[in-house]
Formats: sequence, structure tokens, C-alpha cells
Amino acid sequence: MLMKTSTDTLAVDEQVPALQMPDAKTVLHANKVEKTYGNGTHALARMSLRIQRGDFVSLLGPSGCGKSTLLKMFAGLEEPSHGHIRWAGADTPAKSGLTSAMVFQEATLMPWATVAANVRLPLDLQKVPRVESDARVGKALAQVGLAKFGHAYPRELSGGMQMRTSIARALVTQPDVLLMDEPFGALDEFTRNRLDTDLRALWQSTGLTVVFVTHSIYEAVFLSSRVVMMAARPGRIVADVPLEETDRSEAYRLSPPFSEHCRTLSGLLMAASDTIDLH
Ligand SMILES: Nc1ncnc2c1ncn2[C@@H]1O[C@H](COP(=O)(O)OP(=O)(O)OP(=O)(O)O)[C@@H](O)[C@H]1O
Repeated sequence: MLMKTSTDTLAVDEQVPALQMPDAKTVLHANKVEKTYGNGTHALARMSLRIQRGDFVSLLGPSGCGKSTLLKMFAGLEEPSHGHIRWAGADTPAKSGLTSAMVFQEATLMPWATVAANVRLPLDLQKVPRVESDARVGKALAQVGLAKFGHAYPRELSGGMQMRTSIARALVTQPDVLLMDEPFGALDEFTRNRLDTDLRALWQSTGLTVVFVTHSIYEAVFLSSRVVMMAARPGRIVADVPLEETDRSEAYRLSPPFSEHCRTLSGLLMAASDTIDLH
């Protein structure tokens, strides 16, 4: 199996001249970023990571290793303390022309509004004309399997359906990059597997770039084209594992390559967790 350690990643990046043109495939580039929060927490040590167009990258690692911090920096919601994030080579998302949308663990739907109205919210805020927004809402609901539920209210939906609504609300903005922070972490295993299957199919049919934070090795191995393993205190990348199998049907979950990847990542996660300094 091909595997790159953090040392390799840094070594490659150190060789990149400061003004070199970005390669066309890189959509997100964390270039020697470091993050220390205002209270002094050193969340991320200097680290570099490139996400290529069409990647499905999972960030996996023990609690507190900085997965969400990195995701928020990709979303432009947190500034690095050192280094910089580049979006398709530009220093702001706006200049890059790239759009991203974020999905969180909580669906955070407006309880008083229908599913369709919830999904339409970002378009209403952008003042998109109703004829266009209705069409886009219809398409987004169909993409997540909720075509018939536009008139329902959140309280009438299961947890999985509420999360599908939240994903539709992200898709309706037609993002290039979908940033997902443990979106299925609160769901039961069966529902989570269904959503994983549907998300993988959605990714394959749309060519979206996805950055996905999870604690689940099984979920990361099922979904991803690449798993980035992080360790904590301070947060850093310890391995970068490509997963090349293209068949991610239910049979994949029972296949030898799936077990092999899970075993490898489990060993890496244990090693990453061992590095936590409890003093
Ligand atoms: N706004 C903040 N202010 C201060 N410290 C923060 C802030 N956000 C996160 N941290 C700290 O930074 C470190 C990394 O947090 P982060 O949430 O990025 O990790 P994580 O890997 O996503 O964790 P988890 O898996 O538990 O969600 C943790 O020690 C956390 O307590």
C-alpha cells in the first residue's frame, strides 16, 4: 500500500518555491499552517496538505487533534496563526471563484419551516429568484432522496432524513467543495451506513470535492479516496493513505481489502493516540 508520512509531506512542500504557480488540480492547499487559539491552545502544529479536485478526503484522528480546526480554516471560518490556506491558488475563496458549503453534526433546521423552505434558505439569502430557487431546491431534494418530502416539517422526519435535508441545503448552493464535520456521528449505525452509501454515490455522480471529518475508521474506509490520519497535542498529520478501490457496494464492506485498510488505519490510529501527552 502506498502511504506517505507527515515527514514526506513536509519534505515535498519545503521544496515548493514561494511563487510557483499552483497545479491546476489543487483546490485546497494548507501551506505550512499552524493554529494557536486565543486561550493558548496549540491546536495545529505546522502542517501542509493539498486536496485535489474530485478527492474524497477523510480527516481521521483522536479527539482534539485539530480535524475541525483544519476544516474551519478550509471554510474560511478560522484564520491560521502562521502559514496560509490557498483556494485554487488564490488567497481568499472569493478570489478563487471556488464555492464551498459546510455540513455539521447537527442538522440545525428551522423547525417552523418546511423541508423545502429550509433547503431554500441560502438561496433566499442570496435573493435568487423564486422560479430558479424552486428548481434548485427540487434538484437538491432529489439528490438526497427526499423528492417527496418538500412539504414535510423537520419534526416529521427521522434523524437520517433531517441530515439529508441539511446536505440538500448545502448542495442547493452548487458548491465545488463540500466540507462535512462528522455529519453522521449522531446517527445509528444502520442509518449511518445508508447515508454513507448514498453520499458516496452522490460524490461519484457529481465530481464534488469532499473533505469529511470522522472518528470512524469503517466510515472513512468506505467513503474515501484518501484518508489523512492526524495525531493530537499538537495536531499534525501522521499518515496519508490512498484507497483505490472503485467498487464501494455493500460487498466492499465485507471484502478483504476493506478489512486490510481498516486494520492498517486502526494501527495508525492507535499509534496516533499513543502520542497524546497527558501531563
Ligand atoms: N475556539 C476555540 N478556542 C480555544 N480552543 C479551541 C477552540 N476550538 C478548538 N479548540 C481546541 O483546539 C484543539 C483542537 O480542536 P478541534 O475541535 O479542531 O479537534 P477535533 O480533532 O475536531 O476534535 P473532536 O474529534 O473532539 O471534535 C482542542 O484542544 C480544542 O479544545
